Amino acid sequence: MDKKIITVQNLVKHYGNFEAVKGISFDVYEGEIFGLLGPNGAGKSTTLEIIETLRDKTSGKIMVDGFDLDTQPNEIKKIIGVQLQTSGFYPGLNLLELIDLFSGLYNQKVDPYALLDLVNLRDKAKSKVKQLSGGQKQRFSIATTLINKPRIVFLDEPTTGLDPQARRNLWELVRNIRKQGTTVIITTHYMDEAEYLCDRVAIVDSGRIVAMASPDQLIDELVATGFERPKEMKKANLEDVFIHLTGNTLRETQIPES
Ligand SMILES: Nc1ncnc2c1ncn2[C@@H]1O[C@H](COP(=O)(O)OP(=O)(O)OP(=O)(O)O)[C@@H](O)[C@H]1O
Repeated sequence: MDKKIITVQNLVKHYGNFEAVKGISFDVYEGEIFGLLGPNGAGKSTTLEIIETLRDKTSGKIMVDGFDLDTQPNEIKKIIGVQLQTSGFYPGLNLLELIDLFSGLYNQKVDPYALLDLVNLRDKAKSKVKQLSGGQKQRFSIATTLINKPRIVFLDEPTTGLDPQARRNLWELVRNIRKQGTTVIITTHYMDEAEYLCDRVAIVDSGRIVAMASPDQLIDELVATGFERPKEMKKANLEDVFIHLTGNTLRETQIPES
């Protein structure tokens, strides 16, 4: 895991007079799950959208798999998968028809059922997006990022609003995607998620990277400063109670068409 697939050097983004991204640099290695963490407004989505070629940068240099963002954005578009908001999907089409539409747009042949199997949605093939639960919608939107067989997938807060079962199910999906050799960049506000999924994380605050390493390394560094949690942790937390009582099975009753 030592080939750099993304390099970001001195990225700056101004919105008018406001400097949202203040000269950040990082590398992402091929095959890793890389997390961008940070409070609201830190500049994570701005950074992702610039790399995804969806937003202009003010300055800085970005290379994606050997392609320069300034001169070869179309080459970059071909090798990345970007998660779209499910609200943007054509409401009249079912999942099979949407996959068909996207594969036509990308000029790719895909086996729609194999794709739906990957995200555990085969039985919803004929459903429309509005008939899916929140977790199913997220899984479907991740499936659509895979249609062009991307080398890198970008996931912006993929588990926000999901229940604990659906979050854990999505974590396994992200791990599966990586297992197939795809590099994953993810933003999240959930530290347990970052700890579970990410090989490395960059913590962004007010447009700057304030730390970057593996979650383990960052925790060890903090502990080495003498930091201790203020109170003894119990052996379980409320999420453990919740999962213990309600199990790991997905709760996904189909929402009837209105
Ligand atoms: N189009 C825009 N015009 C002006 N300011 C913007 C625009 N987009 C984002 N910003 C500002 O830039 C800063 C960074 O926003 P960004 O969405 O990148 O943060 P984020 O880290 O993704 O936050 P969140 O966790 O809330 O999604 C914020 O202060 C935001 O208000």
